[in-house]
Amino acid sequence: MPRFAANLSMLFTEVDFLDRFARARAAGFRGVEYLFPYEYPAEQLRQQLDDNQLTQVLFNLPPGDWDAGERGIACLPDRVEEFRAGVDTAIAYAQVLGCKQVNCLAGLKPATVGDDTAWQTLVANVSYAAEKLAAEGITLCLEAINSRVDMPGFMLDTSGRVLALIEEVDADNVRLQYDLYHMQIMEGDLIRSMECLKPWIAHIQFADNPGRHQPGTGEINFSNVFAAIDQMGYEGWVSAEYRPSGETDDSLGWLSGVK
Ligand SMILES: O=C(O)C(=O)[C@H](O)CO
Ligand SMILES: [Mg+2]
Repeated sequence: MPRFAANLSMLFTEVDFLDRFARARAAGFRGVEYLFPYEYPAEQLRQQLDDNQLTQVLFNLPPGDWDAGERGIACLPDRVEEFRAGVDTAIAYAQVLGCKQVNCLAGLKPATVGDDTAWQTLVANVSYAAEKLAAEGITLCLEAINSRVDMPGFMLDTSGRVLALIEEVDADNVRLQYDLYHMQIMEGDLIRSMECLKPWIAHIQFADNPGRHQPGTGEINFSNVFAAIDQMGYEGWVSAEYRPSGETDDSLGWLSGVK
């Protein structure tokens, strides 16, 4: 059975954020992730992890102005200073939280910025972050996010784009975050793709498609996918990053099904 984690930005939203840790533990999870920790003092989050014997699996580097629609700043040439400051902030949180992986959101490419400029900015920023994070023993994840439904214009929208970036940056701690939901929309052929990409995959997330709800609400055969993840010898975390179609606790049938 894969090691499942709960994404607290999407699961257990029936309760306040800080109360979601206990709900995740009660449901049987041993690991949690969420979009961003920055609204809370790191020590307060650490307390929640300790109180509930949970591992912090992942969070994202500061993404720019999320509420204004920004989805990362790593490809933006006029935001390099802010990106670098964000790496320091993320490291400070990761140290307190004992978190060994952070995800870098590549960002939406503005029409005013050329493809090559955006790509070179991304390469330089990821290289910079990788070096700083390596000194802390932290892996930098890069997620391919679908540009068809959820994030039109996102810089890294296929596993091939992420692999090209990993190859160009050429650092041992830069790896692929494989989100089954996004990959089903962009590429399909999930099991064979994961088997091929396994050497580069550091983190897996999932939701069914269409709808981004829990397993069983869409077209992905999760029994077979989870079995394949086990069979390929993947040892990282597999995070439930879906919007429950009703109450979170009622959406967790897939978890007892694989226990
Ligand atoms: O949206 C996703 O799939 C993610 O995993 C990011 O953390 C947020 O964009
Ligand atoms: Mg994801």
